[in-house]
Amino acid sequence: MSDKTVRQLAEVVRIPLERLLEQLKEAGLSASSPDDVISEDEKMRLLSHLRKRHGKIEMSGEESPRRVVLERRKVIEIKQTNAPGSAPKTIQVEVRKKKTYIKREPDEVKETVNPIVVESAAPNEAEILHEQEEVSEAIVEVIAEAEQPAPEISAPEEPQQEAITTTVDADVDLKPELDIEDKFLVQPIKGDTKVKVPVKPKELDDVKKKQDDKDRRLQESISRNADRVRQQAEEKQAAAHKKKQQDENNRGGGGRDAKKVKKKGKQPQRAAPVSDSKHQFEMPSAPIVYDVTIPEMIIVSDLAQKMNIKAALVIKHLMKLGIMATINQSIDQDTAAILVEEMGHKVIMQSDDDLEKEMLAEAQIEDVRVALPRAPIVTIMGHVDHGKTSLLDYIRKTRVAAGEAGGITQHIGAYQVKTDHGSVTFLDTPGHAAFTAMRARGADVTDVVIVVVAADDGVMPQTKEAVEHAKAANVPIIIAMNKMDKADANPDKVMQELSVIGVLAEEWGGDVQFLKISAKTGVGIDELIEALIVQTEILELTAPVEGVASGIVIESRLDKGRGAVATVLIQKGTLENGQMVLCGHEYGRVRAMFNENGKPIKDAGPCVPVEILGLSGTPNAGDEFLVVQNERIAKDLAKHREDRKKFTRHAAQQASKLDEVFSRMTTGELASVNLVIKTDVQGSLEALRGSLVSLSNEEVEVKVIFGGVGGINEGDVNLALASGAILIGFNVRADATARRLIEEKGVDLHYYSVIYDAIDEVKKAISGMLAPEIREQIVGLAAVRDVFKSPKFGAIAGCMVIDGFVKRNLPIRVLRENVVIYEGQLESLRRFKDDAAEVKMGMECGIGVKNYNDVRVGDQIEVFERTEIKRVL
Ligand SMILES: Nc1nc2c(ncn2[C@@H]2O[C@H](COP(=O)(O)OP(=O)(O)OP(=O)(O)O)[C@@H](O)[C@H]2O)c(=O)[nH]1
Repeated sequence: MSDKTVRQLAEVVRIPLERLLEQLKEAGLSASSPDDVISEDEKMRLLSHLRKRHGKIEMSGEESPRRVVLERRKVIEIKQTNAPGSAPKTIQVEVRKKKTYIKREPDEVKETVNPIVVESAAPNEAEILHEQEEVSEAIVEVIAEAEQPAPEISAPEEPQQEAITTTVDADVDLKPELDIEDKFLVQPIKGDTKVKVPVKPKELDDVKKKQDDKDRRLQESISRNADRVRQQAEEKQAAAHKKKQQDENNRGGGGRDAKKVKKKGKQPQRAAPVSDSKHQFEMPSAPIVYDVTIPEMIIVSDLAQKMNIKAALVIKHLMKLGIMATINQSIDQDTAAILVEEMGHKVIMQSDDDLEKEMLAEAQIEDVRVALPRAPIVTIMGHVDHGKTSLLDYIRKTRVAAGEAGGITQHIGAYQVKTDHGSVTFLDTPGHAAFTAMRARGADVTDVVIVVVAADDGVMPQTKEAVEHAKAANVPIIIAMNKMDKADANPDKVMQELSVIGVLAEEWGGDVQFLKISAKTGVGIDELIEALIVQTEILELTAPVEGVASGIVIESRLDKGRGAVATVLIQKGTLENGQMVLCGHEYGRVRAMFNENGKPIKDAGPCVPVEILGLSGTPNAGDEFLVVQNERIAKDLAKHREDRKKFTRHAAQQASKLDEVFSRMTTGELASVNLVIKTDVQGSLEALRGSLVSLSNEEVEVKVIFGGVGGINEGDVNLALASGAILIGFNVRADATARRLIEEKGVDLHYYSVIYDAIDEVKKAISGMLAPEIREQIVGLAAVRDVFKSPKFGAIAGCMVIDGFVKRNLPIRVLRENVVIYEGQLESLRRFKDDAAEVKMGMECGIGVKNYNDVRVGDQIEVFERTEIKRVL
């Protein structure tokens, strides 16, 4: 304890300065002015003088008290604000403190370094009086007043450590903390209270060592993980920021959602009013310019997301550009680019092929593999009942390798047979429909087409179609003249009829191999296969055997027990079990592989058809299949293809429009106009074909890819799709399946009923002089279910409207088997007994056709409208 001046002592003992000076004088002490210093010794002398004066005897050392106890009481008021929504509460805390000073003998002092015994510290929990129950968090700090001993007590020498800190804290842990400088251990004693406890030097060393150790470990761990932690923190912050913006966007969407967010946000705000200002939204000081990558087509909402703005804003800007689009609608690349530039961002154009190539570059290295000769892939086509299935079955039966003969024979869409000269792969999907459907999907997988013609029947309509399809695909043909075992077989007649449609046998100076076979007896089938091998040699078919596999999906189905099962035909490389494959927009790891005999196999090379299990879904026939490095690439590509599929409809529509013939010709993009023509009778087909082909000039060639008689079917549409052709229906209509496909793929279809109109229109299209077009739009279709006779209107067709609507005063056509048999006007339209102005789809009605009484059950009545459309070239 330090010496004090007279003035300080007077203040401490709270007596007037003059009186103290007088008392000092009386005691014979030297201090005579307020600033003189009084030593401890002098203080003691003053004390004994005063005691004597008050009649007390001076106590000897033994008599003086060894222990002095000081008690102190302090009431503190604290404000409690943590109860959500309630007013702050005032809590009074009374802290009672008791300090005991003990005078020790010098030898006692030597025994312990810190001789002071803390008898009762303030936190003696009973002494803290909680006057209100709801105290959950309060901090009471009582600072011991070491400087406040009563003046008449001799202060002990060393014990500076009597300072006691009492803390009431809600979240203290009970681990001791070391206060090394003061040689204390801050020990939590119970609940929220901590006491400083003096420690011995040895203990101090131990604790210090432990603490050092702990600090060192912590430091090491921090430096080790600093980067990772920083990165995680940044990611977390970015995610939080993104979420916040999304929330804001949602809130911007208004309505119930916005309210919900608001309501939800209220509670946490109250519970945690303190927030770090760093995490709050800060207004950017300058506009943010984003690099916006625009694919060939982009959905409005995706575009908005790329610019980090609301979709409504994009829609608004599009409106300014004169484009009405909804949030889910896609817009083309050019429009998107204008919009993005207008909004101040940077445009990066990206073509879908670029993206796919970029992605595939990761998946596949450049193909520098050595190509080896491979088996031909063959499709068999021909007219109904001419023996396609019988031929395939015969080859399969006799040619399946001996070891596999006992296997479970199953239809997987393709199979391979081994011959003395090599293998041949047959696509087991007879008929040109499947062939064209595959081609329409871009899969020109067939190397050779075998056209089967029954020698007793000769060339039939579907024989011609098969030839035309093979020619359109630019695939060599082999003619198999079947049923040669029959007595009335006439191969010469077949050869002659085929020569008329441009298929000339080798022996007649042409380049097509004709083989005489019997699928029943097997005669000539070996020769047919040999002819195939010869053809393969001419074609010099090769494929790399090593490396990652790629190929085509032949067919797929969903099997109850095995999930998605797809037959794929490998075109390059070798497929192995367990590899990750991508088929169209499906992907998966090959769980198992089977050959056409249902035998599990581990790998398969080029031209081998295999059934694979493990795909995420069923891909389409004709989809490309390939092995990719990992699931991430497969997934990304699958998603990209799925997205692209949504947009290809638009692109397909651009491919073959009569309106666009001229503009595409002038840009040098188009050198030929391809047409697929279907007519009601053979005569009009020949007339149309001849006239249209003669429209060719030095700039453009008009090609009739296919011409046939009868309604337009799915095969015709697929053919038009595969060859980018325009469909012309002359007095014929498309059936329901074909109509769906036309709509889905956006094929350009034109109906005519006057040959001159068709010729005129194609002529104008290629000369760029298309006049305003009177476009016919079919608005409704009704199926005739019954026919009644009415004395007033003649025959009345009892109909069901199966598409669109039937309206009085509109022109109509009567169709039989999708061929127009009458064109005229509606005479009467009734619902039950009443006249009706309009009858909608799904309703029955009675239709009377003006001047036509030959309407029959099964006919269809087509209702159409004529509108004038200005041509834009
Ligand atoms: N005599 C004889 N009959 C045959 C021959 N090839 C096929 N047939 C018969 O002709 C009929 C039709 O044969 P398919 O193999 O079903 O003909 P397809 O071309 O596959 O017929 P679709 O599948 O309906 O197009 C069957 O009754 C066969 O038995 C043959 O070489 N000789």
